[in-house]
Amino acid sequence: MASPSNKILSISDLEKSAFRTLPVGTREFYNSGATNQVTVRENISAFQKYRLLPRVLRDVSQVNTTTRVFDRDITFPLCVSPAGIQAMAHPDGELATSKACARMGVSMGISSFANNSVEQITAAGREVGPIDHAMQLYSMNDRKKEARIVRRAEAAGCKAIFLTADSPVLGVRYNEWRNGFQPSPGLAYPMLEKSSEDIQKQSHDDGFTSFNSDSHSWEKEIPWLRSITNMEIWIKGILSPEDVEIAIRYGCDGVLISNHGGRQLDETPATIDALPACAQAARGRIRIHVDGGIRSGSDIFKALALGAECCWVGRPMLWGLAYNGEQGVQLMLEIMYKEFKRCMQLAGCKSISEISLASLAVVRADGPLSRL
Ligand SMILES: Cc1cc2nc3c(=O)[nH]c(=O)nc-3n(C[C@H](O)[C@H](O)[C@H](O)COP(=O)(O)O)c2cc1C
Ligand SMILES: O=C(O)C(=O)c1ccccc1
Repeated sequence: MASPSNKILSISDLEKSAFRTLPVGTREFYNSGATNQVTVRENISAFQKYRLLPRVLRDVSQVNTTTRVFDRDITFPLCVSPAGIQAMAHPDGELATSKACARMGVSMGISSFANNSVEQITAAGREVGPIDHAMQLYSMNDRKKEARIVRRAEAAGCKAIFLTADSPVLGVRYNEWRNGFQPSPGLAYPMLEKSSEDIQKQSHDDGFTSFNSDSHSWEKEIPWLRSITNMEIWIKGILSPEDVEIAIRYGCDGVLISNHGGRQLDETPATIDALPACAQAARGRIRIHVDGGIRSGSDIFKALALGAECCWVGRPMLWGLAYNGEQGVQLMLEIMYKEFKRCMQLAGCKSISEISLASLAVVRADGPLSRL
């Protein structure tokens, strides 16, 4: 039985619990990032530059936290990012994540490195309730295999392709290399058509080489994708307003402002810092979502105030899975939902559309509060 001291109340409690239970190699694969971990840390710390400026005496007895993603109202503006190898956190892996997302009424991204197939993952979620999925994709040397992933995702009812644009090669992963990280024996990557034997035969790093393809470019990838699918096309891993412009020019439906949780190029800006210029460049012409370092309801609130329509989380889902499978991911989403709703109420916002730059301020080193 949980005693008050080990009760899970916050995302940090979940993180600590996962830290205690996961073997070191898995834990470092999940938690760490590239090179010197500068961006991993800054994705979190950058949120503290912003302060909440509440408006008071507004009737917040009824707040509406819902927002629209992929033509569906989701419970609140938080979805679960595509993260690979979830079966190392819990044997149910992505099936548990899909069910928890469906129960909580939010969308889920499915990694190409999922240990379950898109057909199994979407079906598991729909057993519980209505849910939308996005299929994460890399540009691959093997175009036929890439097309098979896209077709399977579309047939399974996925609403969008998330083309991961920040990963032509794997980042510099000292921790993974030091630990000789390998997925557990027995785990497969069904979407990449890799059996557990295939995976154990090569290093984790080598498993990535097929993505450094000559099709990794706007002009070769996007028109081709558009020609083979009717799903929405989103670019995952954009940090610059120039790339937002290009995504608009290529007719993409959305961008996920992301630095891959600090796991690819280290010393990129925190996503919350890259977001405002990207949102301004978009001027409503393309959807702008963000992930990286979102750990509380006030983090979601700040990201919305700075121009995102919706946030996504990676590691908190893995910590939830490690804590208690489907119920652990549900607990993670419940914590975030309750914190976000209460943040809206305390800040005086009745609906998502009332969250704006006016809700934030920054405290400058020399004193006065600056409005954004
Ligand atoms: C263990 C792990 C595996 C990941 N695998 C993928 C992946 O297969 N494809 C992808 O596009 N992003 C992947 N990501 C990045 C996430 O989609 C997301 O961008 C990132 O986790 C967000 O940051 P956060 O963990 O701070 O919330 C992975 C992240 C983690 C932590
Ligand atoms: O670790 C990652 O960030 C990632 O994208 C990945 C790479 C290989 C296998 C699984 C996930």
